[in-house]
Amino acid sequence: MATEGSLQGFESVHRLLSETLPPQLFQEVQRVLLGCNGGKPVQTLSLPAIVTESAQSQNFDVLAYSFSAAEEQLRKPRVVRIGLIQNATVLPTTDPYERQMNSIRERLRTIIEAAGKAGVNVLCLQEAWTMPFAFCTREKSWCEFAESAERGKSTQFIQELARKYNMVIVSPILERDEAHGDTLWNTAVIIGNHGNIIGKHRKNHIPRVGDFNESSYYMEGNTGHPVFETEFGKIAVNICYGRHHTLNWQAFGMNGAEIVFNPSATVGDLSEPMWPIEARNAAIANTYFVGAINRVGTESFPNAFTSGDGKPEHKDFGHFYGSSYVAGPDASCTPSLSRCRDGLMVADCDLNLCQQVKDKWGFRLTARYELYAKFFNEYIKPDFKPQVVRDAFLDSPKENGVY
Ligand SMILES: NC(=O)NCCC(=O)O
Repeated sequence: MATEGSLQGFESVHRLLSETLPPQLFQEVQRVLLGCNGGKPVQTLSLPAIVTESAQSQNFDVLAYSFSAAEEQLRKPRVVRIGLIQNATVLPTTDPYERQMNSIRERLRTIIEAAGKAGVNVLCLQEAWTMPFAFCTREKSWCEFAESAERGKSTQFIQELARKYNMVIVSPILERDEAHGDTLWNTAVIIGNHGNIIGKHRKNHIPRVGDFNESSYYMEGNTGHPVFETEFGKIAVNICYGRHHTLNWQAFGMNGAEIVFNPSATVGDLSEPMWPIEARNAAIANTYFVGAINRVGTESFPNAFTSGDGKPEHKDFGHFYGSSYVAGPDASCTPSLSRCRDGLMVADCDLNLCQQVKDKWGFRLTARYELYAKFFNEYIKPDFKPQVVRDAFLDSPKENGVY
């Protein structure tokens, strides 16, 4: 029997292939699909039994991998253990809001505790983890889920766990900005490993596609492309739809990010073919690690809605397909978490790999920033003319000797 969101009973494409292909063929397919790190597939990592037992008894998927780098003479390895959590909401969207929020927090406590026990140094949760992704509805009652980034209950909850496990935690929430007239933002709060707030980043690109009616709630962020320097490395957050914008990824890299998280909420019909490519390509193009996280499950809302696309009214977005993964700067990649269950991905990333790949491929060296700076400067002018060289044959084929 297929569980909702599974591929006829398989939790991911990788698991489908590994369980159905002959082992040797699977090795070849894996090499082509997921690349190599130091000449081998990204290696699996063993986790303490307490973590795997918790995953089993609490029904969440857990995967763990290790990205290595070549040994260097002048620098020690700089291994950071990162974690990604994907999860479904717990209660129906018709339940009282406080109960919904508390139930999500309690579910997250279990998985965050597992990440802590797995020794994760930097953990990222999914986009708007505190609530159902109600932005399809355009109804304003869901704004009640918004909280202060600095003082909200969700921030306090995460601060306690960050302190307990000496873990930096990226907490993406719906923010209510009390200092600016109670406006809303889609914000990632960066909680330091001492429970302190290091800073926050607001989503730069807001979707206006399909049922993603988020622009009814908040506007494009005003925090630029901050990189947060933590005890465990320089991290940044590219929130969901920002992953379609290559310059957004690039700016985080130019500010020095070594790991960029991409907390997301996206559905199969819309984006699944893009999912395994975009974050992975960003890791390659910008020579950093990327952790891509997507929520799981189908969330149904009390009132039907439409999105001006001619589709009949409906009550849900469709299936959020999970499939969170980590991609390395050397084009290697982990298999993804389940399409249908909550999950924790753990990955050891030797940050020395970033500089090694920069030295090898020279993407920064060859980037020609001045060429593009000039081009963009022209492009934004109202009288910009696209640089198109038209084949003269198209206008006067006879004159040019062709009939
Ligand atoms: N949350 C969000 O920005 N989703 C947009 C859909 C997508 O980018 O796949």
